[in-house]
Amino acid sequence: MEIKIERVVKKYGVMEVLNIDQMTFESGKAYGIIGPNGAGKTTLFKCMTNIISDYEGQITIGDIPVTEDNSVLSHVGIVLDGISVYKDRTGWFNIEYFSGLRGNFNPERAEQLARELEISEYLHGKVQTYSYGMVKKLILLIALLHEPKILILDEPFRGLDAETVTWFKFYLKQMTSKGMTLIISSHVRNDIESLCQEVFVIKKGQIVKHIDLGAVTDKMIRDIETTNQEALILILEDLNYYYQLRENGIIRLNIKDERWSDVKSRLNSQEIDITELKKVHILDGNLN
Ligand SMILES: Nc1ncnc2c1ncn2[C@@H]1O[C@H](COP(=O)(O)OP(=O)(O)OP(=O)(O)O)[C@@H](O)[C@H]1O
Repeated sequence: MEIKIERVVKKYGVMEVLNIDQMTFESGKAYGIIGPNGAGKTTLFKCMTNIISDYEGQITIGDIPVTEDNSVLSHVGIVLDGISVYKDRTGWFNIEYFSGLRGNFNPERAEQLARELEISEYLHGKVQTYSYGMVKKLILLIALLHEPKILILDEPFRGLDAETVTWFKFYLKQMTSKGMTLIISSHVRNDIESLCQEVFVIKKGQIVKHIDLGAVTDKMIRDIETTNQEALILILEDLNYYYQLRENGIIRLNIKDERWSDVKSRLNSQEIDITELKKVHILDGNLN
């Protein structure tokens, strides 16, 4: 299912916190939303799910404007930090209550997810006795229960233990391969790189960059300074490696560790000195 955002502007009083001209999220793809604190990521997610509806412009899910017919939201799962559950009730109460609101409670699937998330034994206890991670797992379970066609996750891995993160990433990859649309925000670049094909960078409520990670094969970028730039370029062209000439004679390379060793040994044999100034993840490299 596709989500489209068109000329959406959200203000708090006179302060404009979101101004997005155009954004499309297609079925079966995973999208990362990154940006500094206060950039507008959570506000965007709240607009997409009608938690916020007083904005200009239009957001459609499967061609239906969410503000006009919010029944389309039955296809959407969302995990937001601020989303609350009933803390003086049990985990099971919350699962039954929230899935009852959607009218499709499947107890077998709830039990299976609880086992996978390793929270089965806690679900009969009141939520107020849960740790932060356990509450997060409960919210996740509720979001995943109805097998949403679109899943929106705001910082989903924060507070989860390493095993749950591994299980969850595997689960998300499986679901997107079956056609689910995934939209995820995270301050951990590696999480975004390992899951998403496309990334939107948001600053002060606006998209400042749209990166197609699928178009990039290697995950690391290196900035290199050399005593003999001409010779290095000849080697890179000979080996067919993509490079960029940056300011001050720096060469930016997009190359895997093992290939980089090949290049270095050729440089050594020609007695060309190089200094590796910076080695960064693709996303960091693209944000400069
Ligand atoms: N209820 C509100 N009233 C007034 N301003 C708000 C409200 N909620 C959010 N804002 C403002 O909107 C802007 C965007 O906030 P938002 O929570 O969407 O950012 P974010 O990108 O999710 O940040 P973070 O990475 O810290 O979670 C911020 O300037 C914030 O102060």
